Amino acid sequence: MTNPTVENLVVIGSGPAGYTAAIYAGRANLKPVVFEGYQIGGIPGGQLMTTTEVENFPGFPEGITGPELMDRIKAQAQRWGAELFTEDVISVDLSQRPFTVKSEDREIKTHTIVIATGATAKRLNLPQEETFWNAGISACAICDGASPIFKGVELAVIGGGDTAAEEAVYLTKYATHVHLLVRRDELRASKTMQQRVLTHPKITVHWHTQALDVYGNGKLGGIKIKNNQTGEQQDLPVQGLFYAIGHTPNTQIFQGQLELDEVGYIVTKHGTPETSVEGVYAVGDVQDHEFRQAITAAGSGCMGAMLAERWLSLNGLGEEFQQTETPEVETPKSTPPQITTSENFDIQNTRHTGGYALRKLYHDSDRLIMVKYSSPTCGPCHALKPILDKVVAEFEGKIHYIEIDIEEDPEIAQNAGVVGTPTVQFFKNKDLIENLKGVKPKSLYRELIEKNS
Ligand SMILES: Cc1cc2nc3c(=O)[nH]c(=O)nc-3n(C[C@H](O)[C@H](O)[C@H](O)COP(=O)(O)OP(=O)(O)OC[C@H]3O[C@@H](n4cnc5c(N)ncnc54)[C@H](O)[C@@H]3O)c2cc1C
Repeated sequence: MTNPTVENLVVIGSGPAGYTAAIYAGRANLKPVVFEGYQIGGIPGGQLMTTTEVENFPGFPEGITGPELMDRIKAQAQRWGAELFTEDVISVDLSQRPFTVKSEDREIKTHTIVIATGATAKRLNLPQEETFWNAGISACAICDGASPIFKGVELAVIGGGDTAAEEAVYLTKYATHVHLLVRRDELRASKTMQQRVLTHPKITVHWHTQALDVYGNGKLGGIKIKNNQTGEQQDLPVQGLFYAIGHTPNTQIFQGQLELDEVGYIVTKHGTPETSVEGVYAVGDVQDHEFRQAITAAGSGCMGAMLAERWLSLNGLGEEFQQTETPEVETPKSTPPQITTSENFDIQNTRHTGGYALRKLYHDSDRLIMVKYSSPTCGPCHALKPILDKVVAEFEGKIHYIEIDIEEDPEIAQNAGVVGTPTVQFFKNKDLIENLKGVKPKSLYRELIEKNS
């Protein structure tokens, strides 16, 4: 689809930086278009969707969960008229004005761009890593830690920074013991986090240690580790491994178009979000390898939007959109869904919640059954929910859709072989026909339903 009009501002990314840029541009009547991202550079809402408590974002003295904070910032951007597309940008052309921004579904011309594509968790690429990826190895303890396969067993975390320390402590809720593998002889985590790790009775820190490979038979059985100083190698038997080894900036689509540093971060003029191309601003973690915080990302998002507004005005290009009324926004809800029981079960309903419905429908349904397994602290599950809600609405009365909280129904998750959240399974006539781990493109869920219902 090609839109012939030229937008004032396109924001790429929906972490604290992107949504804040959208709030400021919206309040300046610029009606920004936001590509929230979907999969290639992280999920809508960004990195904070993979954490539990955020305790240092100003304005929340009791703390707030990452997903709830992002819901609120997003709602504020929508309130000021930002137009959101839950799509990945697949290419940009910054060589000609107006600039071109493309996703799989649309192509947009724009006078200015704020890039807020953040950063993605790194992987080690161990020889057997792919075999156990999402089946014993994960890059997000907060998302997957509650899965049955990680409960009551020994786990390992690799990394030495705040994320590694936070994840190691978090996993002690589920594991019998957590091993933290650190390459050096010190942690880079904050002093408070170091203290919590080093004094925790359920955490052992292995200094000077690196992973060589993973092994197992069907499921993860352990890690081959090596002491960097002595060269000694040994097997560390663990049933789960979590990577917390840093991030790579999401700048692949800007290569050759903007100045990047040797690691791939966008180079900005000192103290400002200005990039090597006038009218293009980089904000948040995509240009910041030093502070990398939600508040600094939000702060630079604000700067990016203000500079874009100034540039439009200096060049006589900005078109103002007066907002006549405040649009309706989805206010963040935290009410738990109603569990389907024998009293309220109705086979005609499309949507159901909990193990009772799954057992019943598995035997009695003649429709395609779609089951979403999630856990309360899993940000990607939170990001997937509105997307699946929309898809399910398109097939009302044609499928059965069941939401399972794996903390509420651990047995169901275990029997279904769920090893991480979110997982979406499709059943037809009691046969499992598809098992999708993580957040997939909307079109894939649609196609699977159309093909099988
Ligand atoms: C586990 C964890 C815990 C943390 N806890 C805290 C904390 O307590 N306090 C704190 O201040 N900070 C915390 N941080 C750091 C904080 O999350 C980041 O600094 C912040 O999210 C950076 O925001 P951002 O907007 O720059 O990018 P991100 O949050 O990384 O968001 C990037 C966005 O860009 C989108 N995107 C990427 N590529 C594309 C594309 N091609 N097209 C469209 N969209 C794209 C992604 O989908 C995503 O929405 C934590 C980070 C982690 C990983």
